[in-house]
Amino acid sequence: MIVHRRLLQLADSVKGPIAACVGLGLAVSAAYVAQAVLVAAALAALVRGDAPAAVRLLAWAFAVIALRAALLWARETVRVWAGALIRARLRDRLIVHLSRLGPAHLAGVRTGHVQTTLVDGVEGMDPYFSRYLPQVVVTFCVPVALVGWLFSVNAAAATILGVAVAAVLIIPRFWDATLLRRGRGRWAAFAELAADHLEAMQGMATLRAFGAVGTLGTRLAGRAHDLYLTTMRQLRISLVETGVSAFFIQAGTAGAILAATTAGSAWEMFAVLVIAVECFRPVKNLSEAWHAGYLGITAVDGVEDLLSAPPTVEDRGTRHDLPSAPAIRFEDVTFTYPGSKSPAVREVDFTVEAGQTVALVGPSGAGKSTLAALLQRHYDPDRGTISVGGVDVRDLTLDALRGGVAVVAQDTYLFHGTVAENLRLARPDATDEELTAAARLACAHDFIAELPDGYDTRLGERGATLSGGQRQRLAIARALLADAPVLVLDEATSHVDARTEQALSEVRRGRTCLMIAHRPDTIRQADRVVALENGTVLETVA
Ligand SMILES: Nc1ncnc2c1ncn2[C@@H]1O[C@H](COP(=O)(O)OP(=O)(O)OP(=O)(O)O)[C@@H](O)[C@H]1O
Repeated sequence: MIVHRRLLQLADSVKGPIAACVGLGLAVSAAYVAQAVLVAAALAALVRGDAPAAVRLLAWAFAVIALRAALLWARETVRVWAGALIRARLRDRLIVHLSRLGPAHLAGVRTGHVQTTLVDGVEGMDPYFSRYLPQVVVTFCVPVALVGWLFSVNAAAATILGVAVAAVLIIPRFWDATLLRRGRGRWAAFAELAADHLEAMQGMATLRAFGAVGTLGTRLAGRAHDLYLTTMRQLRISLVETGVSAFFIQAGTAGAILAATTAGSAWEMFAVLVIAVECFRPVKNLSEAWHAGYLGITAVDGVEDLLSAPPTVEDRGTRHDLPSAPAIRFEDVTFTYPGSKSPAVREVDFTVEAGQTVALVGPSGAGKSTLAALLQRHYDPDRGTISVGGVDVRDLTLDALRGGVAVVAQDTYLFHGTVAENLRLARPDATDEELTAAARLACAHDFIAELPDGYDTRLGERGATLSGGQRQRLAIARALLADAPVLVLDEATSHVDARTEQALSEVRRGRTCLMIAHRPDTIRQADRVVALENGTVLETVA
């Protein structure tokens, strides 16, 4: 029985559904006990020779059975409802936090780990909260109440049952720490296996190109074996725990029945018999709920890691006002990536005048992307300031800043969905006419119109069914729809054709643009060129 501190904190946001599950769990247990006591009383009446009383009592027992069926149905319905609510709330919380952490967090962790936490971890927590935790409460309340009541019927049987119940509830606690540790080991092995599988799928083309599919297969087999070993280690402890519980349940029941043989009346004996059975029913149910809720307990580390990771930047700004085509100023900016020894950019100082385009050029690793990331506040500089329209970016709310900066990245991310859905990411309320107008300006309308279902054509994951140039023109249309005053443009080195070139100059019009440029043609279109080397500005050319 593990009641984890962090899981209890998480339960705080779903108190209502959990309380409903506890209430119905107690009601179901009460119905079992009532039925057992009625049957015991009916049997005692039969022994006394009071048949009418026995019939009456059995009729009540049948009514309780019907009531219990209704309660069980209600409990299952509430469990499913509570489970869905718990999963939705937990995922919302994790996704909101993940979006606060931003790409900086994902750069330092394996995507597969995060995905496993979000999918399997949250799935596993549903039974922990909707089944296991309510059953823990029932398991503590019902046997204690029954033993307490049994003292008024037969003190010797009550004492024996009390000792057995205490043993079943307390002794397995000595293994909890080991069980939790092994559970964490199992979760780590599970998350590694899931992350490797995700990477294998994402990198299948590369693996095949280098003939490395077999090597990866061996690695995955090793991971699967690790998972098997950690599962068996955890299972061994669980089995010992189950064995100890079973021993005390049998011993307690047998002892109570032996004590009942000295009972003075038939009622006393039947009462001891049924209470001995009902005392341990919640314990057995807890053992079943444990297996359902175990994944949630083991996943808590992944959830904890995610929720306790501090956002790379604080959202403390209060300003929302971003003027149209604002000037962008980098003043003495120095920044070192977390964990790096030397700065990625050092004392960088330059201005992109209002409505102008500055091309950032320089060799690979010079710091171009880092400056673009700093402008969007994926990180904050260690020294110096970056301002947009005269406002320090730290004084703007993150929503205002990110809503004011549109990005056309070199590797545009398109989601599995229709062309229209992908475009509307930038502006969900855009009309069809606005969509078409943006696509026309971005020189994307013609190829979209030729797709089998036009704007309703489903794109493969990451836009796999489109060419690089087409993907980038869709990204440009998306930026046009976003209508942000600032544009960050990561010029593609490989897929620039004449049409994309035209679209790029269109999207820059009336906006202030920071462009990571590689090709001489694009560099010539910029108003100024800032040449970087080793993180510092080498020269600025007008
Ligand atoms: N997430 C990161 N963590 C640690 N160091 C990083 C990270 N991203 C980039 N760097 C380092 O910062 C330096 C600047 O990298 P940056 O990506 O800004 O260069 P770049 O000029 O955009 O290069 P490219 O043209 O190849 O994209 C490099 O030395 C790089 O290794």
